[in-house]
Amino acid sequence: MSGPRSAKDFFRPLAVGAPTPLTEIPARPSRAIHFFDPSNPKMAAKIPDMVGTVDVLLGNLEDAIKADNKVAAREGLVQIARQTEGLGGPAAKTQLWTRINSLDSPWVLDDLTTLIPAIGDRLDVVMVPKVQGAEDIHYVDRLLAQLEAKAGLTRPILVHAILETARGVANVEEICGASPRMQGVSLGPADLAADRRMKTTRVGGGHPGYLVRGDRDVDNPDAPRPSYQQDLWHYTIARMVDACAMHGIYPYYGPFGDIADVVACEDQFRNAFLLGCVGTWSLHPKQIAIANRVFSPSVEDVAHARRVVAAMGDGTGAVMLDGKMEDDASLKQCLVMVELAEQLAAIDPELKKQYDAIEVQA
Ligand SMILES: CC(C)(COP(=O)(O)OP(=O)(O)OC[C@H]1O[C@@H](n2cnc3c(N)ncnc32)[C@H](O)[C@@H]1OP(=O)(O)O)[C@@H](O)C(=O)NCCC(=O)NCCSC(=O)C[C@H](O)C(=O)O
Ligand SMILES: [Mg+2]
Repeated sequence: MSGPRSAKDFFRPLAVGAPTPLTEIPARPSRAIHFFDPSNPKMAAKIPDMVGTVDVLLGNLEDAIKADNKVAAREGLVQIARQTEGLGGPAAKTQLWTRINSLDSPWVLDDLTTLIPAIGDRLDVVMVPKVQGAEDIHYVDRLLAQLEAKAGLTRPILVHAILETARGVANVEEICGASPRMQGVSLGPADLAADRRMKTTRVGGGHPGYLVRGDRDVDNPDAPRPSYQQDLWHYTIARMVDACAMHGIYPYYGPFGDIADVVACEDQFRNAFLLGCVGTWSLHPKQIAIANRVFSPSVEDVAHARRVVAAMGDGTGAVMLDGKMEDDASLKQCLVMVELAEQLAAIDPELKKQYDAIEVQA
């Protein structure tokens, strides 16, 4: 395929017999996309008990899987998907995703031609690493359609792109709009830093050297000066959020590699949540609880949002609440919060209890 499809063809299947593409991406909770290595017996053994405790389990086939284990990881994922109750498919509480190898690797073709016939009915989303432009999504889109048709699948598998090259970031808008399969985009800060030749050596998170310093005191040049660490990822995440919102798909933060630093991990996740991301990656079981907490609106925020909704009546005009002006625009923000709370309450009984206990004050 060359260039974008015309509007009338956009929602047509790309192979005879492939499922019809979705016109809207379902809003399924995906606060934590938990990565595991399906070739690692210890990790694989933990998967059945994780179902229901995490929104997405992702069988990783790409980076972090040793070259010698690529086939075992692929085969392990097939076994796990077939044997694990409640994992993957439209009605499952825990979605099943995979991250395939990069499109220029010797493994990716076998990844897709093995997984789609074997577990295509359980696989919700295929995450594609190192996406450079719409042409990468077009390739995966057509191949998935052919494989879905051959396997007799009735539901299209969705596609998620990782932004981890400068070219990918430059093309993020066209990537998000390249196919009706596009479910969302994540930041890949480690590969992106390398591709941009940033002078960092970390997997996500901040850097103490990236800072702004308070002004010097001309009368007291030796006085200590405060400094404020800045967010290395703000620009990229903000671009990604806008591109996703424009195309009706979902933005995610990515990995936070300092597993022991749960405080900075929570801060990084919260920045992404506040900017508009719906979730993040979890690399270690202890990051799941952090992601679930951060990407669920707090009881206080939901209480305030419901109060504004109630006070705004038909949704027009302006009212004062606690000395602050609320109007049509703040109402829309509050509705985002209320809708998210409802989606999460539907799958998380503990949150439902907390949200149901809120009494709307006048
Ligand atoms: C980071 C790890 C290598 C740490 O593993 P380990 O040293 O084994 O940690 P623990 O001893 O604390 O583990 C305790 C038990 O929990 C199990 N475990 C650990 N991690 C997981 C997991 N992700 N899922 C399920 N179970 C897990 C251990 O096996 C221990 O079990 P037991 O001994 O029976 O008690 C490891 O967590 C890990 O490999 N995580 C995943 C790493 C990964 O997927 N990396 C790739 C994504 S990030 C990336 O690719 C960068 C990105 O693309 C970019 O460019 O930015
Ligand atoms: Mg990467």
